[in-house]
Amino acid sequence: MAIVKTDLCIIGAGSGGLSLAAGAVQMGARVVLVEGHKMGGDCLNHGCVPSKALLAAARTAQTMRAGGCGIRGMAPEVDYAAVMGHVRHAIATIAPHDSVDRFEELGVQVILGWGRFTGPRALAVGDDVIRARRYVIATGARSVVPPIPGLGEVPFLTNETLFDLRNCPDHLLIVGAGPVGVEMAQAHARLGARVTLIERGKALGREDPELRALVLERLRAEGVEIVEDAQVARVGGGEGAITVETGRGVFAGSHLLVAVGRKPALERLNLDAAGVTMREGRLILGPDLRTANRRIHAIGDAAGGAQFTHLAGYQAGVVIRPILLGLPARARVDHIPRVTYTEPELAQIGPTEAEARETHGSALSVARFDFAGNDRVIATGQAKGLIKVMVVKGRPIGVSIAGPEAGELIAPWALALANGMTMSAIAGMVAPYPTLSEVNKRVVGAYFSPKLFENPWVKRGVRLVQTLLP
Ligand SMILES: Cc1cc2nc3c(=O)[nH]c(=O)nc-3n(C[C@H](O)[C@H](O)[C@H](O)COP(=O)(O)OP(=O)(O)OC[C@H]3O[C@@H](n4cnc5c(N)ncnc54)[C@H](O)[C@@H]3O)c2cc1C
Ligand SMILES: NC(=O)c1ccc[n+]([C@@H]2O[C@H](COP(=O)([O-])OP(=O)(O)OC[C@H]3O[C@@H](n4cnc5c(N)ncnc54)[C@H](O)[C@@H]3O)[C@@H](O)[C@H]2O)c1
Repeated sequence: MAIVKTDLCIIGAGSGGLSLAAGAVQMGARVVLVEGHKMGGDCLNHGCVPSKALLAAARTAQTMRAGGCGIRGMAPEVDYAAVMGHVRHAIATIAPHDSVDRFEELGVQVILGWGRFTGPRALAVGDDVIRARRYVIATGARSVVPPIPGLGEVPFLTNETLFDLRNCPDHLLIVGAGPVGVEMAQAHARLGARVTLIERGKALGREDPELRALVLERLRAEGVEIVEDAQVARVGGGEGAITVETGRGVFAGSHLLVAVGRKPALERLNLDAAGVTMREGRLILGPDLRTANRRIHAIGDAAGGAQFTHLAGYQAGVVIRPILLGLPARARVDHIPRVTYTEPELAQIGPTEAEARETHGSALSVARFDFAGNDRVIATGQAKGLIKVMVVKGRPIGVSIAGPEAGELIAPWALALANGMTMSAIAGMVAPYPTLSEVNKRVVGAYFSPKLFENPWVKRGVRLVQTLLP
């Protein structure tokens, strides 16, 4: 048995753990990084990277099929195995960046194996025991398998197995219409599968209803059958012929993808031994992401909040302050954007209109701009879109965008919200013409227009100045 002494032990080499390890070692700390499965975690191996690579292939197929701008569409020849080859290539291209070699070169000690606390200051990994001044739980999340009768007896896919397929499903049934469900529904419909999306509530139910409608309208137009308010009662059948019984009918398909959420992966950690407390399967954390054991922090999906790679990276930056420098820290969530990468994309930061109305009532004003008024959208024959900005006391507090490149368009708002910028400051930005970015400028214009153009005092002032000017 080897005893490894270190300043910081990070458990989990996914988006959060890797960011923290790279930052901490380069700032001079001794860092041990423990990984039980694949370096890069969920995002690289079963999440963001494969899903976005698959969506890119699907978009290529759809662009060929749809044509436009005077070009006649044509049926694409989809080679699903080759598409999955593209997915594997994307993973393999990024993998060296997250590899053991790269992190060892940076000076991190990487230990491969599952970590398990044996005491408040001891983590066992195989035959090694790591005694660290501080630990960070960055163990990510695992797919939820809901207790649906019959599910245990049929073959089903999750995001952890979907990208291993080599033949396109004839008819993909998807249970759960969150980001995983809708992204994979559109990807597979575009690649030639029949797709039925079954959701117990509303598809993309967390999102603004107007924007959600734009995405769902497009999915339906591309052939995705969306069944909402459909509680799944039972799953039956077998390999290649699966049935899902719901209150809204029975649906039959060749494959089943279960996408009903992911829960923090904490089971292997033996947290009782570490004195870390939990409530309903989630860690109890302070505002600085510290657990009940003051030597242990948690970041990323394991921390139990929203699940995004950029959030895990941000939280790594938060905990590095108390861990390395002994400084106070506080994790924010109000400036974290989220994007669903369908076409059109749906991006959100801060509260939606309904959420903001509930908190701010009549103090809230909402500025809107329809993408139909953007010259670049018209010139390129792109799809519909809408941006809404929620403003309180002259500052944006939330932004919702559905439309082409919504994920790129939300970036300046992330800057604005992170820094508490005013609408006037954003109005000072000059966007190049003709770009989609002008929608950001135009929505600010929509906010100021009534104040400027419908204000009798402004008109009176201008008339007075005109009489005085030589
Ligand atoms: C299909 C899909 C698509 C997604 N797309 C996006 C997207 O487009 N954009 C976005 O921002 N987010 C996306 N996400 C979410 C994103 O993947 C996660 O939020 C992100 O990976 C979380 O990073 P993490 O470091 O917390 O956990 P992970 O990346 O999951 O890393 C955790 C690591 O810890 C290891 N581990 C667990 N337990 C132990 C243990 N006891 N000992 C040692 N190692 C352990 C695991 O093996 C894993 O490698 C997507 C998720 C899915 C499922
Ligand atoms: N683009 C992105 O950033 C991206 C992409 C994919 C996943 N993610 C993240 O990964 C996590 C997992 O995503 P997800 O879509 O699996 O989870 P989710 O929790 O976001 O959505 C799950 C959906 O399944 C529904 N559901 C739950 N149980 C059901 C049942 N028994 N029958 C029918 N429907 C049911 C829920 O109502 C919900 O709409 C999320 O936190 C998400 O933010 C992010």
